[in-house]
Amino acid sequence: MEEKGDGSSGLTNNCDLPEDSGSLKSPDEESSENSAAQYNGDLKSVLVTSVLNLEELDVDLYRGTHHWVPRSQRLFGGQIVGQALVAAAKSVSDNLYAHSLHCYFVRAGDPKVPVLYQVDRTRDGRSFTVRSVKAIQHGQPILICQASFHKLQPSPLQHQFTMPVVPPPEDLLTVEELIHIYLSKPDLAEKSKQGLNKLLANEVPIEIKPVHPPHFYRLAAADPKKLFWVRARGYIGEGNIKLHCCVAAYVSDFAFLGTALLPYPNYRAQFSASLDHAMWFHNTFRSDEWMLYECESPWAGGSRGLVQGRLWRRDGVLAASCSQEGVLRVKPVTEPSKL
Ligand SMILES: CC(C)(COP(=O)(O)OP(=O)(O)OC[C@H]1O[C@@H](n2cnc3c(N)ncnc32)[C@H](O)[C@@H]1OP(=O)(O)O)[C@@H](O)C(=O)NCCC(=O)NCCSC(=O)CCCC(=O)O
Repeated sequence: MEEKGDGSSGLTNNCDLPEDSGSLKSPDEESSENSAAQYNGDLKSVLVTSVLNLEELDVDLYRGTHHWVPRSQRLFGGQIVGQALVAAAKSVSDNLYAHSLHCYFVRAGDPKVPVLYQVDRTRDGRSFTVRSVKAIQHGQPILICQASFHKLQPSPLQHQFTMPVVPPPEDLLTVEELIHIYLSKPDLAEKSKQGLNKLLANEVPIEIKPVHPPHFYRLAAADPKKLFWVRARGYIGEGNIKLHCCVAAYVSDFAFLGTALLPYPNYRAQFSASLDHAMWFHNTFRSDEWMLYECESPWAGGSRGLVQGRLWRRDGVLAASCSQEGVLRVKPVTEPSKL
């Protein structure tokens, strides 16, 4: 997401955007969530029913529309990547699964018009199949993406890092719950209140529970690392592995680049936008079930920052890895703390 110096950008650098949650939920209520029974079949994930449900215009040509548009008023990168992967996946056979994608965001997406996705069937090999997708608006590419698909091929070579030990999602608060707590502080400045209420009004189709709750107006420098539980809102269900990869592509860009800003509480992002996004899918997973997103930034410099992430299934299996570089132009914070 692009950040402009509007006085509230600290809200999104360090934490994660919520949608209006209404009332707070108990851990017991939380633990029974995401069962088809609880949703009575009508609370389907809007990510799947709307954002990733592309309209077919012609052979290998699709149109995607938007659900949530960030405050920056440029399209959310995760949406464009997720839709590009949906378009690519439509042209490969059912026994092939996305194992990686590599994208460049070459122009800001315009939220006022839909996006066209043009798929080029670059190669169909015996084991691997490659697709190139161009996302187009106003006749020009906004994203170029290569996605590669692979047949399931078992191997005795198997290893992965170990998932960090963190509290389970049932023991943590959602971003909305945290915002309600901040809003209840009696000495909160009016400007801060407005910023927090704006965040609550967002209709982001994913849910987030930070492991280390963020300071919305942060004061202390922190290591460029963050951990949060994340899942698509609503029910998607088992089955379509390809679809869960597309949802994960959407989710993985969320609050990712902000990791690089954590060591710099005295600077605010004046302009930030992701330049590229890469993903590798390792194992099957359900994107409507809690996954731990472990994000870190090994480097920042020259007005850019690099972030890397791992998406863990809650049973400790590494589901996917992600990588992104973004442009980060900052200015010193001059205002005193609002809390
Ligand atoms: C990255 C750019 C902007 C690069 O294009 P460009 O023509 O080279 O543009 P630019 O020269 O960088 O200008 C952009 C802007 O930066 C300004 N600028 C330029 N140089 C400086 C400087 N030294 N100091 C301060 N400001 C500078 C320019 O004046 C431009 O500002 P402006 O847009 O005119 O207000 C472009 O390719 C682009 O817009 N690509 C698309 C990026 C994108 O939309 N990514 C996906 C959305 S970001 C996202 O979704 C991440 C969400 C993360 C989260 O939620 O945490």
